[in-house]
Amino acid sequence: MPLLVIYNPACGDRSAKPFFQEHVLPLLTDQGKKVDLTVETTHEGHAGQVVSEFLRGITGGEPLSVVIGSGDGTVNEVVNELFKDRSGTATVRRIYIALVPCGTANALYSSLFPVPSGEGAAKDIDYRLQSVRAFVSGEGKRVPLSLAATELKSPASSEGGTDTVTKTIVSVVVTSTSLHAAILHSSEALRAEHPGLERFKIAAEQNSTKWFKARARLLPTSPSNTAPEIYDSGSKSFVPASAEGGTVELQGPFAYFLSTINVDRLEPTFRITPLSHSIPPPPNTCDIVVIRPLRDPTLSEDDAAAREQFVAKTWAAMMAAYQEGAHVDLRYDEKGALAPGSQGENLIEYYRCGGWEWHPDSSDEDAHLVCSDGAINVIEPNGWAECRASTSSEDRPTFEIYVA
Ligand SMILES: Nc1ncnc2c1ncn2[C@@H]1O[C@H](COP(=O)(O)OP(=O)(O)OP(=O)(O)O)[C@@H](O)[C@H]1O
Repeated sequence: MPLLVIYNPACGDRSAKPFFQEHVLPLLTDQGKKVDLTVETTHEGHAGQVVSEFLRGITGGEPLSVVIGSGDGTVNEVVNELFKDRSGTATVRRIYIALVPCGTANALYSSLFPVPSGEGAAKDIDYRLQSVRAFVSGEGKRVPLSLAATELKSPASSEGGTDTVTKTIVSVVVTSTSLHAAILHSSEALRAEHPGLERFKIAAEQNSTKWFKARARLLPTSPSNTAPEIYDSGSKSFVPASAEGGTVELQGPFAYFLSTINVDRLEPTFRITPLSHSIPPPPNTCDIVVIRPLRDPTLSEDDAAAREQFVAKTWAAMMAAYQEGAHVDLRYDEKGALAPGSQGENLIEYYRCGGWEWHPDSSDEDAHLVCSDGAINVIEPNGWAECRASTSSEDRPTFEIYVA
C-alpha cells in the first residue's frame, strides 16, 4: 500500500517537525513501513496539492495511506482538494489517514481519542501516537469520515431562473454561521500575536453582543427522507421536530448556529455537540446547536439592551459546553433564569438532520459569514448557503481514519 507522510510545521505550537523527526518517522521505520514520500508543507493548500499529485502517479487501485501531522485545517485542505480535483482519485478511491495531532484545537483527533485528564495530557507522546500505532499494527480499526458539502449560492439573474452555485466547500468537523463564524473571522487577525487557544476567547469577547438576522431551514436526511429530529431533555432522546413537508423553518435572530459531523467537540474539552457521542447519529446526518435569543421568556424584541442582557446566557451555554456538554440540558425558569432543575424551554435547540439552508437578511453583513473547519467564506448579497451531510459516496473518494 503506498504511504505518504505530510506534516505542517506552522500549525499549533509548531511542534510537528520535531515530533515527526523524533517519534513518528522512527516509529514507521521500526515497524517496517516504507514511506514513499515525506513532505513538510510550505504554504496554505500545499497538503492537498501533495496528495493529489501523488495520486496521479499511482497506477494500481490500492488505497493510499497518509500519515498527517496537523490540526483540522490541513486535513480539511486534503479532503477539499480531492473533492475538487478527481484526476488522481479516478483509480485510487480510498484514502486511509493516520492522524497526529499537531494543531491548535485538534477537534477530530480529540473526538476520536478523548484527552485523559491531567496537566499536559494532550502533549503526551503516547497519546499523540495512537492513530499511527493503529496503522502500523496492521490490526487497527478505521472509522469513515463523513463530509458536509456546503454550496454558496447567488440569486438567479432573472425571475423564474435558478440560483447558481458560486462555490462548494467541504467540512470534516464544523460548518457554522453566527457567533462561531464571527469568532473565527476575528480570531484569524489575532493568530500571529496569540497562536494558542486564547485568541478564540479574545475574539469571542469582540463579538459577544451580536445577533444575526437570518432564517434557516433544516432538511430531511437523504436518502431515507427522515424529517429533522430535536433533542428532548425530558426523555433525553431525539424526537421528531415539528416539520412541514419534511423540513423545519427557524426564524432568527440567531446568536448561535453550528453544525458538526465526525466530532462531539471543537477543542479537547469543548463538547459542543456531545450527543453525537452519547446517542450515535445515523448515516448522512449532522448535529446542529442553535441559540435563538427571543426564545428567552424575558425578551420580546431585538434591541441594544436585549442584546446586552443576553450575553450572559450565551456564555452560560458556552461554559456549560466545557462541563461535559451540560449546555444541552440548560432550561429557562419562568423568570428567564437558567437555574438548575428549571422546567421551561431549553436554551439550546439541538437538532439532528440531513443538512440545512441559511438565508441571511441582506441588511446584516455579519450574518453572511460561513465557517468551514475554521476557514471563513462570505455569502454574496442576496445569496444563501446549503449544507448537506453525507457518510459515503458512490462517485467521490472516501476517507477513513485509523483509530485504536
Ligand atoms: N509552512 C506553512 N506556513 C504557514 N502556514 C502553513 C504552512 N503549511 C500549511 N499551512 C497552513 O496552516 C494552516 C493551519 O493549519 P491547521 O489547521 O492544520 O492547524 P491549526 O489551525 O493550528 O489547528 P486546528 O485546525 O486544529 O485548530 C492551514 O490553513 C495550512 O494551510
